Amino acid sequence: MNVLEEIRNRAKSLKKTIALPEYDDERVLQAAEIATRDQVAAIQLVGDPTIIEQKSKSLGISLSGVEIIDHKKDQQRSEYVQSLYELRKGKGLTQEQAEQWLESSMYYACMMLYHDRIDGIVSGASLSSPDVIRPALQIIKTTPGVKLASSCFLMVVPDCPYGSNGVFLYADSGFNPNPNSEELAHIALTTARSAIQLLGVEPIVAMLSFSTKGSARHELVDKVIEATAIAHSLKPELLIDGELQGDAALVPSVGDKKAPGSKVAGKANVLIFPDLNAGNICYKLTERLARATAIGPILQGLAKPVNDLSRGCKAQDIVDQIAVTVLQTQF
Ligand SMILES: CC(C)(COP(=O)(O)OP(=O)(O)OC[C@H]1O[C@@H](n2cnc3c(N)ncnc32)[C@H](O)[C@@H]1OP(=O)(O)O)[C@@H](O)C(=O)NCCC(=O)NCCS
Ligand SMILES: CC(=O)OP(=O)(O)O
Repeated sequence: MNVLEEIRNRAKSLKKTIALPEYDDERVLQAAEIATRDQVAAIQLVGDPTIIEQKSKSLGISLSGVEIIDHKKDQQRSEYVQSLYELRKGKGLTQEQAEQWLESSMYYACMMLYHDRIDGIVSGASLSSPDVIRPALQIIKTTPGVKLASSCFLMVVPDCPYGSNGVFLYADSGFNPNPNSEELAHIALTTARSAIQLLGVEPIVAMLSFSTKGSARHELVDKVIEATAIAHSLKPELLIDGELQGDAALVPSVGDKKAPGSKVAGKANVLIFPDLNAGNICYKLTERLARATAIGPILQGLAKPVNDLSRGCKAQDIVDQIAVTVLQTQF
């Protein structure tokens, strides 16, 4: 059984309800059908029932068993407007603006989650990442005590001897554009925890750079060295090393040569990128050139699970992200 089958099976046993607010996207409707048929989660589509019915009919998609919440006519709408206003009035939100925000099915789904009517949200097949992440931060917020939310991708690379039999977490490939060294350390520690929770593996964390162990000197490299030191001081028992180049992190013979004695070089299964340019480009190139399955962005550090997608995703990627979201309800 591969890692994604295992994740779907674990999700099935938890019987959670996940909302999909992108009701007019064909892949989302297909994912709703598959997730319901395979009992990965109970699915609620949030949006216009007429459009959902027309679109699913014309595409031959059965939505039997899928609940549809018409966010413009929902009974809880006025309660949610008031509640959103209360939540954000300190930030200058007016009652009229709260009404307007809840015209959006994404914002509406966030209020449903805030009020525990659902267990999680998956969105981002047609919305851009900022338009998924911002409502989640504004309404769901971070877990108490967590200052920085971040994201990782679950990468499953076929016929790959590296990582955990071709399985990796990449971070941050979807959220924080330019973390400083403390933020990068935090992203590394959070992603290591996600590796334990999602994959049940011991995280072996490589802090990636264009330099390995002083082969180049530059302030960009210094940031990675500092982040590694901070993460190590916060969690000395974690297998983490840097700065490492991609080949030194993955390939044992190169790791031995460039970083002799490292417990991480040649074995890494968690890859931490120095910024979002590197993280986002690398996940997309791995997905397309190595024909990897990329599930994410999986958001880390939110008080309740909301997960993003790439606009280039397939219906099965959405189903797998639904399964990940179900598992996060337990973390
Ligand atoms: C996520 C993102 C939209 C946040 O942007 P932002 O401009 O900081 O948004 P805002 O200033 O409106 O912040 C919204 C709220 O989130 C909070 N916030 C922003 N980033 C945060 C983070 N990393 N962790 C925790 N909270 C965060 C802000 O403090 C703010 O809270 P408040 O409104 O309650 O005070 C921004 O980081 C972004 O665009 N990232 C790139 C995403 C992307 O394009 N990825 C590539 C494709 S996957
Ligand atoms: C995660 C990501 O890169 O999203 P998109 O492809 O939608 O920009």
